[in-house]
Amino acid sequence: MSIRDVAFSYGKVRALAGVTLDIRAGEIVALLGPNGAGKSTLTHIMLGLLSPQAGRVSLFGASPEDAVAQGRVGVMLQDTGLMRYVTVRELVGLVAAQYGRAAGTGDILHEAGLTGLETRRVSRLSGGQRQRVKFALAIAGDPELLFLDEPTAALDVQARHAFWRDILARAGRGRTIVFATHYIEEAEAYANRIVVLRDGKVVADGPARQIMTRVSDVTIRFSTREAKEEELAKLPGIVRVDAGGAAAGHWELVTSDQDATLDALYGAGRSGISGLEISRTSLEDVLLALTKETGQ
Ligand SMILES: Nc1ncnc2c1ncn2[C@@H]1O[C@H](COP(=O)(O)OP(=O)(O)OP(=O)(O)O)[C@@H](O)[C@H]1O
Repeated sequence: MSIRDVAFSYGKVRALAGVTLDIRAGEIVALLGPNGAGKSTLTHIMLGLLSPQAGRVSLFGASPEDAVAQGRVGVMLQDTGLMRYVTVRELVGLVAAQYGRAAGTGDILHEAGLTGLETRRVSRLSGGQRQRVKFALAIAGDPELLFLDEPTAALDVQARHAFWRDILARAGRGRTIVFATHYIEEAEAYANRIVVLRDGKVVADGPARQIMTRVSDVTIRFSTREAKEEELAKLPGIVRVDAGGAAAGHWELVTSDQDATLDALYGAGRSGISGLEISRTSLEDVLLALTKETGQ
């Protein structure tokens, strides 16, 4: 899949401001970004539901509309409704039949974690069970490219694990998966590539490890009754002082220069520092840093 310089505005609201991405077969790509960053707009463009106002998109060398019409693309969007008065098996079987896979309906139901719910009417399903039906419909044609918007929202822990097992197996068969999510830990654990959008632009693109090395900040936690916030804020390398637990003498410092900060912290002759903990910045912190420099 290739996306070149794609731009899109809703009237005066610029949702995408020149996005370029190449996604290869077998990749699991997580689209991350704050609310309004442009993830849904980009997904809609990749599916041919919106046309880019500038730039080009091609899936399997064709337009998104053609690739979708050829049954090569599966999709699970947040706001799609489902037929309510049919059973789970009838609905999934109907869609599987359109792809010539009616005989595989049982397997599809199994893969989507719907075994035991086959004869239940869709209107009687719980939120998480409906989500699994949407997934079943998305995979009914065993698509080469699968788009998932917040796929695990509403799924319980067990269903999440089963879902990701299925996704990893699919990618292992050369299927491509693109998913938008706000669950950073899922992106980190299962995507082999993370694309971060901010204000309609790609601000990071690569494996989680690579994105994390862009920020070398470290968090230092300790307890002391002798420190003052103004003093700590002046230590070398300090990015942020969190005085959240200061009443109890707990401090959290984020520094870009761990050695200099620790030298100064201890070198000032300060005693009574206890419970020192140093941790690498999490992917969540990195994403916050990457996406915070806007007013949105
Ligand atoms: N139909 C619309 N009309 C006008 N503006 C829109 C429309 N849809 C989206 N926008 C605006 O376009 C921008 C990008 O929205 P988009 O839905 O693509 O973001 P997102 O990253 O998917 O957000 P979220 O995480 O909240 O789902 C936002 O500023 C949004 O308000």
